[in-house]
Amino acid sequence: MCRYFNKDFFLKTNEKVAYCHLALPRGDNSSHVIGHVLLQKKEQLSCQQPGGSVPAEQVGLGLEERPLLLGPLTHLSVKMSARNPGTDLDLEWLSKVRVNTQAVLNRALHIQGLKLPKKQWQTAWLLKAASCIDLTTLAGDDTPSNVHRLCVKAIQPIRYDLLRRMDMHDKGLTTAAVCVYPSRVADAVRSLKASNSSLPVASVATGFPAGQTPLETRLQEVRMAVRDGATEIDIVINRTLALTGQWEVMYREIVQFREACGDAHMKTILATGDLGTLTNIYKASMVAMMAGSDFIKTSTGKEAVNATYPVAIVMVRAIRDYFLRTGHKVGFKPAGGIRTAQEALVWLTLIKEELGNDWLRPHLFRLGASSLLADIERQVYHHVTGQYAAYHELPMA
Ligand SMILES: O=C[C@H](O)COP(=O)(O)O
Repeated sequence: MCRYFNKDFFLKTNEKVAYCHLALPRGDNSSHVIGHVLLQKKEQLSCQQPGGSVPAEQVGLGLEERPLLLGPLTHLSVKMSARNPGTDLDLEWLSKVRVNTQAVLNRALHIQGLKLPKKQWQTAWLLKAASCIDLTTLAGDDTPSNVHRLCVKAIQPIRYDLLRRMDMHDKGLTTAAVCVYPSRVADAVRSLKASNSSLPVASVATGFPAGQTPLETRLQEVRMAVRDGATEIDIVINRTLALTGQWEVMYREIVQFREACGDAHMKTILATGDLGTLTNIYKASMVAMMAGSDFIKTSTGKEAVNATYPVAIVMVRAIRDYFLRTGHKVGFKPAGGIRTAQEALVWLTLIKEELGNDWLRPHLFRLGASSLLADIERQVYHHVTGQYAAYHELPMA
């Protein structure tokens, strides 16, 4: 019957119930919802399906007091959504864009003020956040050995014994990808292969972080990263073009990057901290999607201002508008300066509120972060043991 149990613990938060989907996988990475399970207490487990009820055990749901921590978190984690084919550049659409700054700021404040899940519900959300992380190292002193350490951590993001105490040890929890500089792609691919892991390797490219190298050099960088085994490419836009309103040139560059990516998925970094206005951010988001980006990403982590909630509101509204107009779902990746578990919860809330549960999957949502996982693991440790971990108790990436 059910090939897997696709648990959705986002539908009801802060309530002592969890509402889950029973889903059958389709060939194209999506799933077909065939019924729902409402989890309350173990005595009250019930399952409604079109055509009748079945005992919860038959759908692989154990009678377990911690229902929120059940279910594979990562069946989708190493898959990407269908590619965004892009569209022609619609300059008329761009010319009409006006962003109401005050409304965006109000919305961002509202989202930040929403109640966040507590206790085991919070832990479930944090495991979800971990499964959406592009675990990143982008430092001048990166070496094969620290990239190897990053890969090991990405494969086992939370200590095994902690997962075991939540019955999550056999659910295949990993981060969504590792993210490195182009020169380190081969190291990451080698490390993951040695561990028999199919975790994707993402590479930044196109003159990261400034994007100020000649176009041919930037294209060559993409091709080399793909050749070395990167299956996701995080390109940076040429901010000069955005700041001077050269949207057509920017569109053409991104189209070329997309071609150079081949089968690799392309995430486009807007470096929003450099773009000056929210209107520019909306326009750059739209041009990037029209040019065929599979994700749009806020920042490189190297700008003075990186991922912020108001910027995210503008970008996810552009994603929503693009989806309504074209039917293509583009992913969103906030990145840069995201360090705490609390922030991760706010990011998940923002996505849930603005784009809905469909986007709360690694194939449409990533958190680009180098140190966030450490805090998430620390909070999980606290949930499981009641104590805070000393530094040496949690292996770092
Ligand atoms: O793409 C990811 C970012 O560069 C990571 O930034 P971070 O080191 O501030 O977490």
